[in-house]
Amino acid sequence: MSAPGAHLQADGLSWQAAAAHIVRDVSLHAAQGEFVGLLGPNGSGKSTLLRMVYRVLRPAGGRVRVAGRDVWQAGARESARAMAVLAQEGGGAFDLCVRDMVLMGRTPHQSPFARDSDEDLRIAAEALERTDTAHLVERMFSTLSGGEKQRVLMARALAQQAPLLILDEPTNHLDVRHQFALMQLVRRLGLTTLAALHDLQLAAHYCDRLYLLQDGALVAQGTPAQVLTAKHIARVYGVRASVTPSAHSGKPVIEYLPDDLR
Ligand SMILES: Nc1ncnc2c1ncn2[C@@H]1O[C@H](COP(=O)(O)OP(=O)(O)OP(=O)(O)O)[C@@H](O)[C@H]1O
Repeated sequence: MSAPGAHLQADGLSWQAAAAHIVRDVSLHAAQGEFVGLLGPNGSGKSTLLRMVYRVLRPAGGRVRVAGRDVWQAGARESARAMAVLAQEGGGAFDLCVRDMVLMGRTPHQSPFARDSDEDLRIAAEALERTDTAHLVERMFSTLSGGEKQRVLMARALAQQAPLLILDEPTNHLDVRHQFALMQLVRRLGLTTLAALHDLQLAAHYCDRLYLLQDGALVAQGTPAQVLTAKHIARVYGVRASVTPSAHSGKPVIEYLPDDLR
């Protein structure tokens, strides 16, 4: 159902509010089909950085290219075909039923005022199935639980069939089964994905590479084993942790030891 992934390249991104530097000279990339995680504490600049990548916030410095094309030179419609976004509080101002909400993901592929085609309906139905939300199609979006809303927004992003996925805390509100289901789905899609994540264990298990932000600047990047060290977790999050390789997967397993949290 999906287009192959597209290369994402962000160079020297900066943004400031009043005199405060919110994001400082951050460069990152995601190769075709790579699942890249963006980590950092509350307020470290993850959403601001993502908003520059998905073209709602114009960078004060730097640029973003998707498949080699500068996102600010491309129009909004071209960008919507190139990348699908699951943003925080992404429900929009209007209340729609779930079917129409997911069909909105088809808009960048339709001519103005065109009706939904059979193909659009088929793609939306498939996205609903893949996110375990098909039973909700008749419901109004505003009446859903937090986790249901999140999965419907993911379905809308999938229906967009873009080669790049940008996800801002996609597992927010999800129970543990749906957290794993979403991360597995993202992996299996094979799209290029950049996701801001709070759950370090999920990031360790599913991401190919990670970037770690602190106060708007990158402090580490690399494989999960390179980034998720006890030293980095203590320095950036201020929590003591023990990190060991999993006996099952070899990936880092994090045990938090917050007894000395100050
Ligand atoms: N328009 C703005 N004006 C002033 N400050 C802002 C603005 N937008 C963001 N900030 C500040 O920039 C910092 C980074 O915010 P951002 O939402 O990018 O962080 P985050 O890493 O996504 O945090 P969280 O994990 O809590 O979602 C925060 O301190 C926030 O209050």
